[in-house]
Amino acid sequence: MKTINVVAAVIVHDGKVFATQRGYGELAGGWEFPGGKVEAGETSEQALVREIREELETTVSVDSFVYQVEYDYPAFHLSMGCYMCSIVEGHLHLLEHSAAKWLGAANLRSVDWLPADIEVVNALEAKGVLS
Ligand SMILES: Nc1nc2c([nH]c(=O)n2[C@H]2C[C@H](O)[C@@H](COP(=O)(O)OP(=O)(O)OP(=O)(O)O)O2)c(=O)[nH]1
Repeated sequence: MKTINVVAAVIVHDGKVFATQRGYGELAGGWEFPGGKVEAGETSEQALVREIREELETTVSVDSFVYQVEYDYPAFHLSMGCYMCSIVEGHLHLLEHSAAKWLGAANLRSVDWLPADIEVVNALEAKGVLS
């Protein structure tokens, strides 16, 4: 099966994490952590900074690794590195997503997360980074 390498940003502010809803494609409507595919020659960090600029017109710093997802979708294997990120500049302007929410511990599971993201949500809960 084909593997796609993706990076995703876990942006936490005041105990809440920034979640976005996919606006296009096969998984449209599902909620995710913003990010995208790593391109040839890029490090994970470079890919993440580029993707967040492209999707949200915002510059982030990549602070630490949180979780590695290995998930089999019917058509491909997803290998997704998730990193804690902080906003350096910008206002998370939605250029590609259809909606966004800041989710805390109480409503973390109130959105329809993409199937691969459930384990990231579990890891965030276990780490106790949300309030
Ligand atoms: N960004 C992101 N993608 C995720 C998450 N969970 C998950 O299953 N995915 C899947 C959806 C897509 O199949 C893939 C990400 O690819 P993408 O389409 O966003 O990548 P890209 O921005 O480079 O897009 P494109 O140019 O190929 O359209 O990973 C997540 O939390 N964040």
